[in-house]
Amino acid sequence: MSRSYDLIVIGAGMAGVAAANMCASRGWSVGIVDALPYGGTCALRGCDPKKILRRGAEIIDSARLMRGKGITSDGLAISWADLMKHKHGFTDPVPARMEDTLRANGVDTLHGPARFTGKNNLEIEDAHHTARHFLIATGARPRTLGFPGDQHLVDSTDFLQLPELPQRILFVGGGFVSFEFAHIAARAGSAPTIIDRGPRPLKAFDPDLVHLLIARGAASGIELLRSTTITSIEKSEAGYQVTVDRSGRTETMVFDLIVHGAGRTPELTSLDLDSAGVAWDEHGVHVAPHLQSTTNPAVYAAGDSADTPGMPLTPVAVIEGKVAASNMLNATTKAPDYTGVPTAVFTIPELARVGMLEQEARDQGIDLEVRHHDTSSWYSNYRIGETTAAAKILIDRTTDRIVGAHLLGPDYAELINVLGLAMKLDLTTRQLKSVTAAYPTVGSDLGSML
Ligand SMILES: Cc1cc2nc3c(=O)[nH]c(=O)nc-3n(C[C@H](O)[C@H](O)[C@H](O)COP(=O)(O)OP(=O)(O)OC[C@H]3O[C@@H](n4cnc5c(N)ncnc54)[C@H](O)[C@@H]3O)c2cc1C
Ligand SMILES: NC(=O)c1ccc[n+]([C@@H]2O[C@H](COP(=O)([O-])OP(=O)(O)OC[C@H]3O[C@@H](n4cnc5c(N)ncnc54)[C@H](O)[C@@H]3O)[C@@H](O)[C@H]2O)c1
Repeated sequence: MSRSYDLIVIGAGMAGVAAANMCASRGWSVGIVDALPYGGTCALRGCDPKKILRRGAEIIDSARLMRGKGITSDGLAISWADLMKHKHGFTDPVPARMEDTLRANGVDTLHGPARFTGKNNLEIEDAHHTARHFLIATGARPRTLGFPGDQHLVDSTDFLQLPELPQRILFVGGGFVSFEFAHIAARAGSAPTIIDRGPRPLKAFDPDLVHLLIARGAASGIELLRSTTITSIEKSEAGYQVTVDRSGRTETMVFDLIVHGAGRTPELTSLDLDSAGVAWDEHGVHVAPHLQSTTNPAVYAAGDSADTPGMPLTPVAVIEGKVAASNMLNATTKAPDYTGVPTAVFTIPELARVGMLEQEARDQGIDLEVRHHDTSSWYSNYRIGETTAAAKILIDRTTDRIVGAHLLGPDYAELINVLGLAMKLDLTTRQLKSVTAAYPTVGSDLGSML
């Protein structure tokens, strides 16, 4: 059946669903389509299932930290199959629940791969729809690495579905995916290795804190090889034989599983964007700051598939989905405000950031005061036996405002939200320090960090 809509959203992930619900609530006729079950990457193949698996790893690690301090952790282990069942208990109901909510809000839920056939025309399987507006919210996929044997790589989606965890695991790429998964795998009894092509992994994070995290990971059994690029994989009797270029030398190693953690690229190739006159490249759909296509005014883009200053993260996808919807509804040109959007790598302990890196702040000529503390001996960390924790808060001396904050420690991904809030509301550090936290909580460490 073919229909004419005010808006068709392509992609039922965080960005798409936020926009579809908002436009339907204002009386627009809205269709949303996905080629996969509804929910997108975050709920089904990313943030949420990943952090459920991490819970098992947290418990193992917490018990180990308390060895000799009243806890006997011998024999404590993760049952991977049971942990997976726990994960499915959350992920399995998501698609039906999400579709039910959309339909209850008046949104038509469509299925199948979507493809443009004109500036206002979209084909979904055999149905041809037209719309006044489109939102491209198709997310991202692992980028093609293109070396001999790359078909043997599994991606993050495969990893989160593994029926069992093998012993020798190689993670290709020293970014979010590899670090988070390696920290889970190490506590589940595997021996993970991460390779990164550059000298510095986790480049989006504070180098001093990354250095501490790498040492903590090494103590938990995670090997990191820097300046190492994978060049081929061959299947052999002993496992997958991996050849790497390590600072100019060729080396081979054998693994049971090789996981792609070497970056993601917008999912746009199957959309036939040229038929709609939509400009795009490997960074995403080309959009103006208010998220409208630079070449087809009927089209907007949001989330991982849009080329915007926002990082490819869930909160950014939600902000952009809502801003795109608001601009379509009201014919406005408001740009998203990314101020104070934090990010965290859910390693153990977790590494978090909001605002600028120290080097970025120095490059901008900000009169910077760096409040840098080793917090490993502070009460909150002593209590749980954590040995690695630090905070680095960057303050503009002339305004007393936080321009960046970097934290490594247990529960610090919660604490970074408070620093993000302070940045968003333009609070001075003096105002932030005037807030009283319940004691003893991790939040009550914030005053001393400042
Ligand atoms: C392993 C992993 C862990 C992550 N963890 C975190 C985290 O802890 N915190 C965080 O903030 N971010 C995390 N992210 C990033 C986060 O998941 C993404 O930034 C976010 O989900 C992007 O949302 P989106 O709406 O732009 O796209 P998506 O959620 O990816 O949704 C896009 C949808 O479009 C559909 N689609 C694509 N092409 C078509 C087509 N042609 N026709 C129809 N449908 C189509 C897809 O099937 C998909 O459902 C993680 C990512 C991964 C991979
Ligand atoms: N906690 C979170 O918020 C979270 C978790 C997972 C993923 N994500 C999102 O997903 C995106 C993709 O994550 P990712 O970890 O795949 O990518 P990433 O961009 O975080 O890291 C990729 C790393 O791989 C390295 N690399 C690239 N090609 C390589 C090669 N051939 N050999 C060796 N190293 C190579 C890069 O130098 C880089 O350090 C992230 O940018 C992030 O936005 C977020």
